[in-house]
Amino acid sequence: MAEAFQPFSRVALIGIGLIGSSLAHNMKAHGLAQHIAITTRRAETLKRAEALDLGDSYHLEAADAVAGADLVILCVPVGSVGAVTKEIAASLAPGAIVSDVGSVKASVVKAMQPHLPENVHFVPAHPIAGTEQSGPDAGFLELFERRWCILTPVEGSDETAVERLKAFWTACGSDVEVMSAEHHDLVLAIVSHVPHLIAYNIVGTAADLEKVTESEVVKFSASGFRDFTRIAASDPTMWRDVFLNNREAVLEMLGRFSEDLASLQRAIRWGDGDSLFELFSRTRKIRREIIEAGQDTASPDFGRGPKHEVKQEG
Ligand SMILES: NC(=O)c1ccc[n+]([C@@H]2O[C@H](COP(=O)([O-])OP(=O)(O)OC[C@H]3O[C@@H](n4cnc5c(N)ncnc54)[C@H](O)[C@@H]3O)[C@@H](O)[C@H]2O)c1
Ligand SMILES: O=C(O)C(=O)C[C@]1(C(=O)O)C=C[C@@H](O)C=C1
Repeated sequence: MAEAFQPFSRVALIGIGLIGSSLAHNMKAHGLAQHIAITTRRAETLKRAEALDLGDSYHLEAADAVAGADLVILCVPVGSVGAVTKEIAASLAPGAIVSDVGSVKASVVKAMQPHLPENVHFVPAHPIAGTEQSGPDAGFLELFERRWCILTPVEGSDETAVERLKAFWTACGSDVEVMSAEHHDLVLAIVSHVPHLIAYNIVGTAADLEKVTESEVVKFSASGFRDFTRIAASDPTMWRDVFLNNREAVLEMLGRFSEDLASLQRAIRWGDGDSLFELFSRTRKIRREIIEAGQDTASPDFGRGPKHEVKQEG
């Protein structure tokens, strides 16, 4: 697929953490850009990106990185995209594709769109791939392989620009799907945002217990709890911004979650084993379906499941 890809002449990556550096590895390995211009706020991070040889030029001013770029990708926390877009708007080249990788989409569109000139093509994106690590050392080539990337074009988005960005993510190994920003935020609230909140909460609860000490929690942590601690080690800035920017959908899903938790509590109190057994059987089936679909990265079968069809929604 990468052979047929028409490389961008200059790609500007704004923010060079886990996602930005993974994109840089992909662009280099698959020849997706003739020139990679990297910019980030802190000189120290920029120096590290240079030491890792992630790009071709390094800029402390985002405006310098985007000048002449035909693709600009914001890889910063979602709470910063508005300010960054304002900073680069006047330097964007006419016809450039402007995209992002933020975990929330409706608020990103709302924050970025008003600052963008009419002669650029705005195509928001979100790779559903990540780890609990951050920074330029965290990125790796295989991160996006066989993982979904969701594009949420805005009304009137240029179809050629959407197709070009689709081809870019496909060349990075992703399966691409298109949907509305609002639908994206609802789906991600239940499959990603609420699970992170549950992990942060359970690890916080365990850390606050008086009768079980913190060292006991560390010493006796069973694998179930350990899995939660991996998720709860995710970047605090990124996740603060996710919850503040997907408030409505997260609160809607949390409402449902709390109701279901209350009914589990009742089942335990009244010794209703049938209800517990029925739920645990249904959830086990979902886990098996994920594995069968080849979507479990921890499984030895990851990547060997049936390939998804690229489906497009209106
Ligand atoms: N980590 C994940 O699992 C994951 C997965 C998919 C999408 N995302 C999204 O990708 C984006 C980046 O996440 P990440 O995991 O790469 O984070 P990260 O913390 O590893 O990297 C963020 C980078 O942005 C820079 N930065 C922060 N504010 C900035 C600003 N105002 N101007 C310029 N640079 C700035 C930081 O210095 C750093 O280089 C976020 O929007 C996040 O929601 C993350
Ligand atoms: O695997 C992880 O560590 C992740 O949290 C990755 C994960 C997810 O929830 O799946 C986290 C946030 C992103 O926006 C996309 C992917």
